[in-house]
Amino acid sequence: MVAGVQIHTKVSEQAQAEILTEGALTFLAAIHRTFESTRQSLLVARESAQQRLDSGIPLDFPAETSQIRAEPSWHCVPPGPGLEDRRVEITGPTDRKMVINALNSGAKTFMADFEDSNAPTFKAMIEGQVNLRDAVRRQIDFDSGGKHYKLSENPAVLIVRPRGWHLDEPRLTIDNVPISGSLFDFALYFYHNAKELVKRGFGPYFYLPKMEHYLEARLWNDVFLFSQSYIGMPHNTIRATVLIETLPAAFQMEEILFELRNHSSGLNCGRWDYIFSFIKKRRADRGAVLPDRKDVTMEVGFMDAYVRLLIQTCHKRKVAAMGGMSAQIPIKGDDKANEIAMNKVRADKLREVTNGHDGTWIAHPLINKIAREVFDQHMVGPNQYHVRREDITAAGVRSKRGDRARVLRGMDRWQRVHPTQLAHGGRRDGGNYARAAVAVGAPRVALDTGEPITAEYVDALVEEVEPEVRKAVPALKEEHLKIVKDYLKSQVRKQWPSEFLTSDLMPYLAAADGVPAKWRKSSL
Ligand SMILES: CC(=O)SCCNC(=O)CCNC(=O)[C@H](O)C(C)(C)COP(=O)(O)OP(=O)(O)OC[C@H]1O[C@@H](n2cnc3c(N)ncnc32)[C@H](O)[C@@H]1OP(=O)(O)O
Ligand SMILES: O=CC(=O)O
Repeated sequence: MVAGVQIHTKVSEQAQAEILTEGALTFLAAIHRTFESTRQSLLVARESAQQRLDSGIPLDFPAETSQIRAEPSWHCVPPGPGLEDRRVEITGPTDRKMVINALNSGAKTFMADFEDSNAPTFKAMIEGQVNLRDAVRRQIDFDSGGKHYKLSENPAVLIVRPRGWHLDEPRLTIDNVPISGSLFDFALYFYHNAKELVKRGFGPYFYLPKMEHYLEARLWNDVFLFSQSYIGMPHNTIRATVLIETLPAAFQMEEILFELRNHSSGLNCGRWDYIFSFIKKRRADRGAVLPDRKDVTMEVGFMDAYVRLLIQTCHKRKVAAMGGMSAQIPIKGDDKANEIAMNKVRADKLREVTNGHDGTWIAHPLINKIAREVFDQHMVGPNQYHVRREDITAAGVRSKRGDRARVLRGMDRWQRVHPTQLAHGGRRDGGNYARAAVAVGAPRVALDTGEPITAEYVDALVEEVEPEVRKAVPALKEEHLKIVKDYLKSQVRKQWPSEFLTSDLMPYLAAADGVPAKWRKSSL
């Protein structure tokens, strides 16, 4: 074991021999020791920024960087090999079957997700690294249910999403400090694959989630420079697309691109987390309560403005403005419902391409055809850098029906991702369930009926939807139902709801992985 590095959970022989090798651990230790204190200070700065917002000082474009925004001459680097045309990108977790299915989906790229679509047990994180290493080398296959899975001739280009800066990886400490989840995911993938990827004509490509400040982008850029030097790779080989999915980041798109300009391959409209961030960041502003979720469409003013600004910013700096994820996936056994859902996807993709996006996201292989048709029809070349956009408006109500849907979704999602529920196929999207839980508790305002939103109102909703959750999750255990009910009820009673459910959940995963109590930082 490398000095100062401790692993607090059982690790398989394969993980030790192939992923947590001495060389990889030495790299993890070096990167952690170089960057951890900066990460911590940036996380503290997030809290100070929230306090300023709570005190009524609104967000604005930063004064200190006005010259960066005004200066027309700087541009980002050209796309990395394989990233020139990104019209359809599939996303999904890193388990073996899904990695193969995603790479074979016909999409141009695959965003392999260590973040929101993944419940981060240590086993999942390490097996994900094994799967990606094998995928990079085109040596990945899998047998299940009598079916043999192997790579097709022309697989999608691999992009990896590490966890966000806010998440720790408590199962591995360095000098008695948990390593950052971002650094753990990034560094293991980079260390094992960067050179191989370049040899094969691609590069180490990343999606960077949930940043709240351009200094956080600078930290990533510094990590890239350090890592490339460490393995003797030319600078500016890495490419990173940043998800603009927090409200503060929407005011710093230019600065984020500027910080990463020698590694940037664009920005993405991470719409779901963006809505979630809007709710959290403006938690103290009673004038900023969102209506029912169904009314927060991409057409409402603040979402439309966010999309247009992102497209405008990216095209000014000559990088891809990526669209996002429609909520719908194919519905089995109900043709009519499926047709309605797929029409919604088609309309969403059409909105994106005609707005000027250079590509879009899909969550399921069967959606590739729809997205592809729409983009092929409206985007003739590999991108639309020539397109510019502008303008704004907003409206909607908050109703009990909408809140009921939020509670139901929150409870159902939690059940599916709880570690002990993983056995029955749980795998969903952290942003969504976190938002569902928090959205209920955040703004204590009135409903469309004039009825106040109180803790008791939420308690009653939770009880009301319980039978539906039981029906949706047949293997439900009483203890887990109690956890989720208590969680939702406690959220609405706090002054402010939790920042991220994924952070709240980690102590459960860590406990299940046998991590000693002192490393399980947050608790419910
Ligand atoms: C807000 C955000 O961060 S969005 C990004 C994060 N979220 C995601 O990436 C979600 C990705 N999507 C998924 O995980 C899945 O589509 C789910 C969980 C929603 C549904 O998965 P399933 O219940 O397996 O769907 P379904 O039964 O229709 O799948 C059919 C086949 O497609 C495969 N499949 C479905 N989605 C994907 C995907 N995203 N990538 C690769 N394969 C997929 C399944 O593995 C299955 O394969 P098989 O026939 O060989 O067994
Ligand atoms: O991460 C993507 C989103 O839409 O949120």
